[in-house]
Amino acid sequence: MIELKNVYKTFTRKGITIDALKGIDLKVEKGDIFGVIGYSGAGKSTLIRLVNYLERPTKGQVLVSGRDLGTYNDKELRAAKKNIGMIFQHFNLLESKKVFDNVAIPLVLLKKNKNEIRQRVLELLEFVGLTDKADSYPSELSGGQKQRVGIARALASNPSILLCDEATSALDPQTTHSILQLLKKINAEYNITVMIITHEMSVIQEICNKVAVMEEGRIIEQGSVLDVFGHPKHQTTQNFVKTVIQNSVTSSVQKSIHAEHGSHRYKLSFAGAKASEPVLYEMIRSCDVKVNILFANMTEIQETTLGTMIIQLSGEASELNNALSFLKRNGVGIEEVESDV
Ligand SMILES: Nc1ncnc2c1ncn2[C@@H]1O[C@H](COP(=O)(O)OP(=O)(O)OP(=O)(O)O)[C@@H](O)[C@H]1O
Repeated sequence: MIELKNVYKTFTRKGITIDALKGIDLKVEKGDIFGVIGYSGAGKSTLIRLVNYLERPTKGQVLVSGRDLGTYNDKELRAAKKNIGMIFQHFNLLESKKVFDNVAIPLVLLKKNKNEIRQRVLELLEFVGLTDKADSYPSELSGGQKQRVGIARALASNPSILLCDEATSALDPQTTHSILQLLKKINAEYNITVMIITHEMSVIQEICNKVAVMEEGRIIEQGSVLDVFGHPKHQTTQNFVKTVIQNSVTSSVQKSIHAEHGSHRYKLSFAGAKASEPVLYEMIRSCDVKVNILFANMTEIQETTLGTMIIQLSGEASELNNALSFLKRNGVGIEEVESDV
């Protein structure tokens, strides 16, 4: 649906060159809710603006529905843009126009007749839950309501892709939740592919099925949300995951537990059904090892339970090996960790 192939974007301002994107490869499949996360300056906005044809790559290809945007003429580009809606952090509504007229803008530009416009706008306002606000001005709305207007406007031309540029960053947690649920509904009911850029891992956790992590113009890690949350490899990804999943031993536990001679600490991860099976109990029954659970946590991601546990194991080397083999055979992810985690 959306594919970036070895994409570079360089800006030159006052003789200074900024390499905003440095060789991006990314594939968003139809029906995905694809999240791109990164700290400020990582290149997220530049990336999403390439998909919307607001920027052109310096090198590489951006393909939407199998076609390289670089090959479009002006007329084709206008048609292609109609297929891509976008919402923004600060909503970008016209303050002097009523809610109805804000939502109608894309339809007016497409030269639809008045009846068609009226019908479609009312349908969209109902979908986003703002039927009673049609005659209000943006200044009379809350942030969440403004974003709903932005969403209705983005959907007006029946796009198959919706791009969300930090769409919930200006909203409180409760309103963020309701907007994310609305995006989920849009994805499910209208089969619209959604691409979200954010610096909040909680947004990715709540609605995305895939995620790419960006740093300094590169994608450092990408995959299914379950995989990336379950086994974050890069330090930056681990830092993002830590913001939503507590997966380290608290300092009070740390102080009270002393590493016994010959003991090792492991981070175990269980996904799906494994999270509810008594794997640890079975391991203790079949191997002569002493187990001390230092930390345990369960999180729900993509309707799958992800369990994390940090244990201290002690015993003879051969028994430790047996215990680890047993866990691996039972589908448990194992990573040895330092004693001071
Ligand atoms: N039009 C531009 N001209 C010059 N430099 C730019 C332009 N747009 C972006 N940049 C630079 O490209 C780099 C990436 O910026 P970008 O806005 O894509 O990052 P970001 O991850 O979206 O950050 P933020 O979350 O702060 O918006 C930054 O160093 C930025 O200063």
